[in-house]
Amino acid sequence: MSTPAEEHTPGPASPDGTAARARGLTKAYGSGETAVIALDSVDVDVVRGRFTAVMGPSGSGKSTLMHCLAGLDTVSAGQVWLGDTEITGLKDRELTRLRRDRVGFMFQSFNLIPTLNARENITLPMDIAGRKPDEAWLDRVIDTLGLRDRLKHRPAQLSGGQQQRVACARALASRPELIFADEPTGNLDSRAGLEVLGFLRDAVDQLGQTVVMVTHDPGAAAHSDLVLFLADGRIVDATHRPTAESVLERMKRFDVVRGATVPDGAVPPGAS
Ligand SMILES: Nc1ncnc2c1ncn2[C@@H]1O[C@H](COP(=O)(O)OP(=O)(O)OP(=O)(O)O)[C@@H](O)[C@H]1O
Repeated sequence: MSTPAEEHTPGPASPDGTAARARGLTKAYGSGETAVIALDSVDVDVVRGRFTAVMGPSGSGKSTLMHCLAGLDTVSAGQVWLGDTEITGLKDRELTRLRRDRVGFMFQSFNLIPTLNARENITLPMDIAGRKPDEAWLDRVIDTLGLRDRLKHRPAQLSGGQQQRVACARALASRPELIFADEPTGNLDSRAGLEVLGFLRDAVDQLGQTVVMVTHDPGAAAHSDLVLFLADGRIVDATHRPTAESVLERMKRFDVVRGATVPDGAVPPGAS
């Protein structure tokens, strides 16, 4: 399971099975009196082959954490590794190549190209990189996602859920070490959302992928193996094998902790 790191242990090597890790990850926007500390010395391990959800109130730093772990944003302090590669300090070109080769992304807006059909959209990142898809892997992804009979369709000829499945297949196509999904069900009705969550789950269980998903939805988080809770730029708690009820319960307790009145004993275990 992925867990918030037990203690701050700066240093290079990532332990086996860690798809991404951060130590002392700090991100500040702006400077001086107007500075916003979006991430405040976060330690986190994302273990391979697991589905991790990141939750927390609006502005708690979820997207910033994802962007910093994915090398989409620079950090103010601390270190981030993707696998064994420390990405903090990499030059832009190296970072772009590493992202392209080792990370898959799914966003709320599917970002599909309207003039390309489903298959062309799925292989586009590899086409741009001049890489040939592994056809056996691609077949597995397409079948797992149930897209076989939709490959010739353009995005406008697909439902929202099908479009998100194409976006999911695109993220999986190059067999990345890590997939980041930012509110992947945000624009979908509940049935299509459930479908996409099921496919992300299958990607982990059947294809051995690693997924990190940012979500506001306890029902979506319940599909993960582990939920990390962020508040004010810190990881304040984690729930293993979550259910929608346990996540909701945990969120309510944060509201108590964040509110002015904190009853004795109400601080969640592990919260700092
Ligand atoms: N480019 C930016 N410039 C200045 N402040 C920023 C920038 N991006 C994010 N922030 C601030 O950093 C903090 C964390 O933002 P972030 O988007 O990571 O939160 P979030 O938990 O993903 O929020 P939401 O759930 O609303 O998407 C917020 O206070 C936000 O206002």
